[in-house]
Amino acid sequence: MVTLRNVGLRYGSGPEVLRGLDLDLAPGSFHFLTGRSGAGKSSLLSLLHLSQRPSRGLMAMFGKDVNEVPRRQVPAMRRRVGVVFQDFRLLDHLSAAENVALPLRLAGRLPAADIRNYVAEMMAWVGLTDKTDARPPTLSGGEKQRVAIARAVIGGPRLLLADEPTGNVDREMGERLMTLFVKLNGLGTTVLIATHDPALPTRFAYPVLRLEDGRLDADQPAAAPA
Ligand SMILES: Nc1ncnc2c1ncn2[C@@H]1O[C@H](COP(=O)(O)OP(=O)(O)OP(=O)(O)O)[C@@H](O)[C@H]1O
Repeated sequence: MVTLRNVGLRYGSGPEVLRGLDLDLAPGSFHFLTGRSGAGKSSLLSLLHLSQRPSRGLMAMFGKDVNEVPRRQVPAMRRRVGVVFQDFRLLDHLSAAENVALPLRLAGRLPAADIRNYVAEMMAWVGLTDKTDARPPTLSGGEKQRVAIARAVIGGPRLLLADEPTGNVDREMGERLMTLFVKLNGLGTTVLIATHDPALPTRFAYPVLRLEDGRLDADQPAAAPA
């Protein structure tokens, strides 16, 4: 699904923020990504979301070397990736439900009535049925986060990247959102979750990738998920 070999990333002419990363994410795998603030977690996710290209090394996704993918094909590749950004990146002029519906609208494969049903189901799952028509600026941080998560998962992405997806919600909602990721993973989606929360890898026994000063250090895979 994802292969990195000796990948480095620098912003402009700055220092390398990711250095010599080797990583394999097998199809259907589930990993946590941890590391101190500034270690490079968001930068690694931005590489995997094709928002940045490696400054060096080899990066392959979905069996293709990303350096050889023409720019015009990047949006189609990106549509297979669901992403929850740390700063949510919702569209403020659309309602919560319209934000969630976006990936299905862009894919253009489903009739409007089906999209409405899926969106309603997803809004209920993340506990936001009463916020369907609300615009993002009127939502709390945790509510925005849940809209962002619903939008990331609704299209059944092949790869889900989530940056601190439980950072703004209480423990109970955090568990519920994790259950959503686990279910999605059960349907075949490869999942990578960046988190500061030490409780998550303890509660959900998936392997942990640790970033330290731009370098990756993988724990032994856990025996079995919770
Ligand atoms: N757009 C950018 N331009 C220049 N430097 C950047 C940019 N984005 C991140 N960096 C730098 O890259 C390094 C890694 O940042 P990154 O956001 O990837 O870390 P992180 O592990 O996600 O941190 P946090 O847990 O605080 O979100 C930091 O030194 C940061 O200052």
